[in-house]
This record gives sequence, structure tokens and C-alpha cells, in this order.
Amino acid sequence: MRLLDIRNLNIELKTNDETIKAVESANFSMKMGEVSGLIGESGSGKSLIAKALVGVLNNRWNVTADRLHFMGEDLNRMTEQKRRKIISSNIAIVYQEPRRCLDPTADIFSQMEESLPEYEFKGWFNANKVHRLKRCINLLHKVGIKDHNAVFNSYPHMLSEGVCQKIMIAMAIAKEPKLLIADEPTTALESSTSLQVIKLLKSLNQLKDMAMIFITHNLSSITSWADSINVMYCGQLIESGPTNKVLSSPKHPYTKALFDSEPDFQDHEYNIRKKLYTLKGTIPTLQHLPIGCRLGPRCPNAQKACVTMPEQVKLKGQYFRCHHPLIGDSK
Ligand SMILES: Nc1ncnc2c1ncn2[C@@H]1O[C@H](COP(=O)(O)OP(=O)(O)OP(=O)(O)O)[C@@H](O)[C@H]1O
Repeated sequence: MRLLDIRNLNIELKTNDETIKAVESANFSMKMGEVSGLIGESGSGKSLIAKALVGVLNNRWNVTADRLHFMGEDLNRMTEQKRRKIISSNIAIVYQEPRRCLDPTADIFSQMEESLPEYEFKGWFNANKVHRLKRCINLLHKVGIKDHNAVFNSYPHMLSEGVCQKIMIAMAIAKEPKLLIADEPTTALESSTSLQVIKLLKSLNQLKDMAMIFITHNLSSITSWADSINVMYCGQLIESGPTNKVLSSPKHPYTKALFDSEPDFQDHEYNIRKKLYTLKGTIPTLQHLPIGCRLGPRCPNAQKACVTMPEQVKLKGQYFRCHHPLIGDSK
């Protein structure tokens, strides 16, 4: 059974004058326990997909999909209440600015206690208090925070971003979700702390078999440990597949450009003075989206046909949307 199976997901923003397709016809699926990287430039729609999945977009947004299956259940065909119940007990999300996500007026213990599953609060008022304290201590230890007392009594502004992010992860895993969405969890952190957070997420995936969608625009932070990667450009999910295949033989010109724009420090003969590859032009704004394939105006392979949206093609386990793919090319 697939953990997640999304077909033809469209996310539209309703403005006074028009409706803008911020995410267009995205297909996304993953298996139980899989780590899936969602990569793309800033503004490409990665966070919107995550937010649409957990249902936190407000009513200015219109979310539609032909299929929205989670653990075999069709989220499109159930009551809002049931959908919320399934999502809140099985999917957790960690955002990029941890300190802003925590309540500045409450101490860490009360915020962590609130994140525990409902059954921990059943019984007489204080019946489970000791148990809940133990659970919170255990969660902090799991994310590598040893001095639990100091942290419990602190308020978010008294802690570093790194510690706040670990607390957010501890709260996210309190309900032992089947899927953790990490939305650029290391962006606000310095490099040594971000390595710790990535190590922690890797171990949670291996020990708890917790599937993960890791959203990032930093390729190197994900390619070494993701089972699959999905590349987004300007609201279109243009290529996805097993990491090694996509890395060694990207099919979409944008995916190749993305890889070519990363310095290859593994290569001992790498010339640090060499210019990094870039595509001409810039990512268009939502108000000025090109028709068809949105990479069109910047694409080195663009031709007439690119003014229509390409169908998704499957080739040896890789999925891509391109009229002129790099078949046979390899990096
Ligand atoms: N609340 C909002 N109101 C208007 N436009 C929005 C809103 N949220 C997102 N957008 C627009 O939707 C597009 C996709 O945004 P999204 O946050 O999903 O991008 P992203 O790929 O996650 O980028 P980043 O890496 O910077 O977080 C962007 O053009 C963004 O400006």
C-alpha cells in the first residue's frame, strides 16, 4: 500500500481580478517509510504542496485533486472532521523558522505537553501528570537535548534557533506520525546545528520507519539520503524518481541545470575558479506565468510544442514532463 498518492493536484489563489494556478497538475506519491526530497527554487510551490496536504491553507486558496489518497484512504471522499483526525494523528510538519512557530508566552514544557496525543490526558486531573512529564523528558532526550529541566522552564526567546528546531521536531514526533514533513528545517540554522538536525531526522526515519518529505532548495542536504527526489519549477512538478536515477540521468532540462549549478566538491580536480552553470532569465512571478511548460522562456531546448503543458511520461522508473527530454544524456 502507498503511503501517499496524489494525482493532478492544483492549488489556485483567488484574487479580486483573477485566479492564479500557483501549483499546476502535480502528481506525487511515496511508499511507507520512504524519504522523499522536494526540491526547487524559492517560490516554486514546495511549501504550498505541504500546506495543502495538511489542510492549513485559508479560503483564498482553492485546492483540487483527482486523487488524494493517504494510507489507502481517499481524503477527498470523507467528512472534514474525519480528514482532520486522520491528518492530525498521522502527519506532522516542521517549519523553517522554529522560534516563530513556538508560542512566545508559554514555557516549553506546557507547549510540549500540549503536543502529546489525546489519550495521555484521559483520567483524573493529575492521574497522568507524572507520565506526561516522563514522556516529554523522553522526547527531548530523543532529539539530543539532555538538560531537560533548563529547557522545560525556558521561553522560546531564551533558546537558540537550533534548540527550538529540536523542540519542534520533538513535538512533531510526539504522536509518532507515519509522515513527517520537514519544510526547510535547517534554513535558519548555522551549519553545525543543521548537520545535527539532518542526522536526527535520518535516525528517526531509520529507527521509527517514519516516512519523510524533506523540502529544500539545497540539493546537497538531501541527495545523499533521500530515496526519491521530486523537482519543482514555478508550480509545476517537472521530474521525480529514485534519487540515483534522477542524479545520474536527469531527463528535464531544468533538473540538469539545477544539478549543474551545484559545485562538485567530490571531484578532486574541481576548479574552484570555474563558473557555475546558470539558466538565463529569472523565475517568473505568479502574475506573469508563461503558458504551457513554465520553463519555456528560459529553456535551452524550448520549441513550439512547449506552449502546451507536457503530459507526464514514465521512463525506467523516472517521471517527467517535457516535450524535449534529455533522453540518453547522462551527467
Ligand atoms: N499567502 C500567500 N499569498 C500570496 N501568495 C503566496 C502566499 N503564499 C505563497 N504564495 C506564493 O505562492 C508561490 C509558492 O510559494 P511557496 O511558499 O510554496 O514557495 P516555496 O517553493 O516553498 O519557496 P520557499 O523556498 O521560499 O519557501 C510563491 O510565488 C509565493 O509568492
